[in-house]
Amino acid sequence: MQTPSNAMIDIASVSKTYNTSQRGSHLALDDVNLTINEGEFVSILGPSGCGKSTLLYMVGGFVKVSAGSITVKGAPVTGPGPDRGPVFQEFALFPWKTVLENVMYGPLEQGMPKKEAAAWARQLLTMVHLAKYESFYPKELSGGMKQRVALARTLAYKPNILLMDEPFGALDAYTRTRLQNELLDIWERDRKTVMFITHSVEEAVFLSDRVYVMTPSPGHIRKVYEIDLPRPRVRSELLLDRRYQDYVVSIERLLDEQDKEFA
Ligand SMILES: Nc1ncnc2c1ncn2[C@@H]1O[C@H](COP(=O)(O)OP(=O)(O)OP(=O)(O)O)[C@@H](O)[C@H]1O
Repeated sequence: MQTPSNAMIDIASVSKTYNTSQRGSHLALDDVNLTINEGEFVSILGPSGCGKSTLLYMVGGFVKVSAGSITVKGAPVTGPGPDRGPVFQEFALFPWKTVLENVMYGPLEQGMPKKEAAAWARQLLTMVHLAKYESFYPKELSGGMKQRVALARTLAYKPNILLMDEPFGALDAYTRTRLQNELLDIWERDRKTVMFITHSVEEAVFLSDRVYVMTPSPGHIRKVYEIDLPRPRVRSELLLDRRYQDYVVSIERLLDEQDKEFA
């Protein structure tokens, strides 16, 4: 099958088998097909252990596929690359570096002169509302602030694609919704392609152009929802929007049905 020309990420008939000493050969993903076009925001929902992270890590080039293929802009993924920026739940900031130094790290590694890297990092810190905290160390920040730094640090590499694995999963509900709004603001500005893993149906519908729902292990795509809601999205308006409510309810129902089928 020909890859559509605007496909940024194309996952074709991908399966993953892990070989472990504990349980031998384990099929984690079974024949997954998924396409994300350039500039799209796509979320993956599914029960714990269905292989969401595995899928994201394979797109990131951190884990190898067992069968099928993954291409990014038509080229097979052979390993990690600066075009795909990961943002995970674990912040993984350098504890010995300040906020500014953490964000400058990538551009410096890529050879950007120090002055320019500092200016770029400051621009990103302003974007994530942390300009005042540039000389703080990670341990002096709240969880939400750390996640903002992690996002700025990834954006500093100027990736075309953001690979986000439950980036807001560990945050309190208030901070989580604030960060969702900020992420959408950033996304509206330069429309990076986003692959976003979450356990939250509301979060997936609020953020995405399309939501893929996976079956329990071995993970397979159960259903795809095209989220036809206006952008820019304003939470207080969407909460009253019948279409938003319908998406959330029908995905919740599907997940409930699946729970019963696979119980
Ligand atoms: N490195 C590994 N070695 C062996 N098995 C693994 C490895 N990583 C993941 N698995 C297994 O693959 C399956 C899918 O794991 P994965 O973390 O991708 O699921 P997930 O949907 O992201 O789960 P969660 O929502 O709980 O984070 C699980 O059964 C897990 O035990």
